[in-house]
Order: sequence, then C-alpha cells, then structure tokens
Amino acid sequence: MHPEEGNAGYSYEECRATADWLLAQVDIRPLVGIVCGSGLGGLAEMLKDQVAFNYKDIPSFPQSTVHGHAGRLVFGTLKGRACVCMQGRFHLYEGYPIQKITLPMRIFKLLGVETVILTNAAGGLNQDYRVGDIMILKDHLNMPGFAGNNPLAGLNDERFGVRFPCMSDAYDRDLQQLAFDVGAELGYSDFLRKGVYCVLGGPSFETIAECRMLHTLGADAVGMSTVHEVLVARHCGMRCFALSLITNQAVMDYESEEKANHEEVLETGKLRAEQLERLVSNMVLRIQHNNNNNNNEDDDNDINSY
Ligand SMILES: O=P(O)(O)O[C@@H]1C[C@H](O)[C@@H](CO)O1
Ligand SMILES: Nc1nc2[nH]cnc2c(=O)[nH]1
Repeated sequence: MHPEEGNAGYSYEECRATADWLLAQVDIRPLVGIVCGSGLGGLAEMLKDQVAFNYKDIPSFPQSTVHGHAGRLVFGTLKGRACVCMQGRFHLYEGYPIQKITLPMRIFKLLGVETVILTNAAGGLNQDYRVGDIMILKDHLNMPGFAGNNPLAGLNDERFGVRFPCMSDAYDRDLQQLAFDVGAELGYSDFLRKGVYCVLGGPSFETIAECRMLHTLGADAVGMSTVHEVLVARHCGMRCFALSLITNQAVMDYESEEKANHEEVLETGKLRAEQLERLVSNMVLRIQHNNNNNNNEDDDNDINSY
C-alpha cells in the first residue's frame, strides 16, 4: 500500500480550494490568524467589520463539538489590523484525525496569514502559578507526538514545508517579548508567566500521578490543544505565539479535594476575558509584517480601548 492511502490529511489542492472559496467572499486579507481556546471566544467578538462563516458551511471544515467553542471563522479588523479568527478549535478527543484538526492552519497560510496567535485553557502544574495567570508559551512537550501521532506524519507536500521541520524555534521570541512589554504597559505583570505547555490527547483530565510526572518532565501547564496547530503552522512558515490561561490548578496531592472540570475552565475564561482581549489586541496592533497591508489611519492606539 502506498503510504498516501493511510494519510487522513487534505491535499494542497483541497486546502487551496477552501482558501479560495473564502477569499472569493471576503475583501479582508488577514496577516494575523487567531485561535480562541475554551471559553475564550470573546476575542472573536472584538473584531470590527465582521464577515463570519459557520464551520458547517466551509468546504472540508470539521465541526466544533465542544461547549465553549462556537464554531465560526470570523474575518474582521482588530485595532485596524486585518485578522481572521477561529471562534472554536478542534481537538483530538473529538475523534477527528490529527490532520483534520490542524487543517485550519493550512487554510490560514493560504489566506495570506503570516502570524498565528493561539490561546488555550490549561491546568497549572507549576506550583507558583495561580488560577487566572496567563502563561506565555516558550516551548512545548508533545506527548501524542512521542507515540507517533503527529499531524505532519504521512506524505510531505513541499509546497507547505520541509519533511523535517525544526521546532527549537516554535514560539517566536520577539512575540514573547512583545507580550511581556504590552502586558507591563497594561499593568498585567503580576499574572504574566512564561513556561512550557504539555499537550495530552484528553478528554479525561489527568490523574495525580500523571500531573506529578508531567511536572517532573518540565511542564508548567497541561492541556489538550495548540501543539498540533503550532507544528503545522511552523511547518508552513508562519510565526507562532501562544498563551495559556491557567483555568485550574492541576491536582498534585492525594489529600486534595479539588476536581478538574470543564465548567471551572469556562468560568475562569470569563473572569480573565477582558484582560486577555486587551493583551492580544494590543499585540496585534504592534506586530510588524513584511507586507503590511493595513490602513494605519484606522489604528486605535489607545492601549485601554478594545
Ligand atoms: O481548546 P482548549 O485547549 O482551550 O480547551 C481546553 C482543553 C479541553 O478542550 C478543555 C477542557 O476544559 O479546555
Ligand atoms: N489536560 C488538561 N486540559 C485542561 N484544560 C483546562 N484545564 C486543563 C487541565 O487541567 N488538564
């Protein structure tokens, strides 16, 4: 059997067809793509002059099945900058092949996106972290990848990227610094962190022994997303910035009565939504692109407005 037959991915032509379908219906040409994590879909609501598509109407797109993930692709402007925003993402535990959950990254690329901003909700493993902290990702641990479940497995199409992409620079360092600079100006330094995110397949939350192990391995936070998207985004040459909202403390102690649950994750999202939106929108305002096609006259430079 040719390996291609076992590849659940989409061909370059299928991705191109989806991107062209979208481009034919919107005038906006986004340089920034944003992915909203669980309970963080408010980011998409901030976009002005919106043109939105339900995932079910977009050719080849999977459907969102998780509460807190609306399932809309929203084009618009954020502080005058053209953006496209996934209001809801796909996860391995929803039953999709890993190539399907990462399809939107290739669509972003073919829409002209140069920078991807990914957000997620995560459990805090680092004992210094508190619920409500925002962790800027400096690196990741890809547990499904250790077991061979990598979205880049299968035939490699060089039009997207190389067979063996480097990941030591997965999270753009200039964008990490920008997040801290913008965060400091907004007065957020007390709850901004930098750390390592570990992805698991979910949907079950971790056992106590698993949390202890992940912490020992160097993870500061644990979640069920983002990493697969980053692998595909980096493969096709987009810059990546990712942040985790620490929505719950991972349970590390057998005496603890705490129990991880999705309702708490969504509630914490609501509590930090406004700060997270201000942080991301002011970052978008300041990100430099080679091909900046935005109209600077429309810029909203007031750091406190959003
Ligand atoms: O899409 P994200 O990574 O923000 O979602 C997290 C992981 C699970 O999908 C869910 C658990 O509450 O939130
Ligand atoms: N795996 C995992 N994902 C999360 N998403 C939000 N909180 C958590 C958590 O504690 N564990």
